[in-house]
Amino acid sequence: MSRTTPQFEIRDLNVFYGRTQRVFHVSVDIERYGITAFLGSSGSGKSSLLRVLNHTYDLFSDVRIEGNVLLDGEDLSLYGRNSTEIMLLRQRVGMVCQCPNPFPRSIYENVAYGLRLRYGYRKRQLDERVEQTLQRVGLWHNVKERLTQHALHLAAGQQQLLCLARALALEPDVLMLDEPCSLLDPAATYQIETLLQTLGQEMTIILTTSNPYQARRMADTTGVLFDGQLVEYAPTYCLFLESQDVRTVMVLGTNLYGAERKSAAMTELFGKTQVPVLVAIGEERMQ
Ligand SMILES: Nc1ncnc2c1ncn2[C@@H]1O[C@H](COP(=O)(O)OP(=O)(O)OP(=O)(O)O)[C@@H](O)[C@H]1O
Repeated sequence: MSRTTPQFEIRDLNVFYGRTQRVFHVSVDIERYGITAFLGSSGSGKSSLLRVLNHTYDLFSDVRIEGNVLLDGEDLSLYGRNSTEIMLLRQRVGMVCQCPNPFPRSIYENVAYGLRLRYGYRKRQLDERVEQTLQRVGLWHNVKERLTQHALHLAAGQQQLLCLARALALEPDVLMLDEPCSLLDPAATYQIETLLQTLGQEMTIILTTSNPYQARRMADTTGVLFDGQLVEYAPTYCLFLESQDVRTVMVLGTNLYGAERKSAAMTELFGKTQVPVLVAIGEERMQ
């Protein structure tokens, strides 16, 4: 693998649930380091795409994948279901979900569990690594006096930081986050976004979001998903400066693009100028 090999190479990826295709012919390279965002409205295929990158689609019985995904040049389709390679893959490619989901155990145990399993650390090493990891995500100060408390007693934003710590403890090469801030308040969102910007300097971050403002704030590169198709993939500043595709204008919304341009995009896509109610509500919600 050369230093210039992309982190991920996705080639003509199709995802089917039963007989229904939901992701269509996605081909893209995801570069090493920095933040790549996949932006799209609900149901556009963001989670389906992420689940292919660390083989968590295996957990669903009716999913079928076509195409190839290479991580550091290695084809993931060669990995068998529930194989050791897949266990290792999920450590190399950590994942944080939309809904904070700490283990129903103590704050300490949420970070220590993976460390114990992966490295076989004893108590003193574990204590050190748990502290380092909680420091890294900015939680240590808040939780150091209550490490044995149940993780679900933490506030939602703190739970999400704990999930980040749990993934980071295993020293992944890639961290994927599926709409990590969509259920959080602005203060918690700010804390997580700031942390991700720091982490992006030392690892590859892949983020999904339905919020164009978040993609613009955070991402070096942004891909726009629309009905399971990757309609654009470009440096974020280019995408927001001058999009090449009317579907992107739809996803980015009137606040970023101007009502006139969006209205023209609507007409081109749907043959009418009326903005669907849900699109308008979505824009109110996005900050
Ligand atoms: N396990 C599944 N079985 C059947 N259909 C599924 C499954 N998972 C997702 N889908 C369908 O695939 C499409 C894409 O869903 P996906 O969750 O990837 O989109 P998304 O952009 O992440 O949406 P959201 O932001 O709402 O999570 C949707 O129509 C969804 O209903």
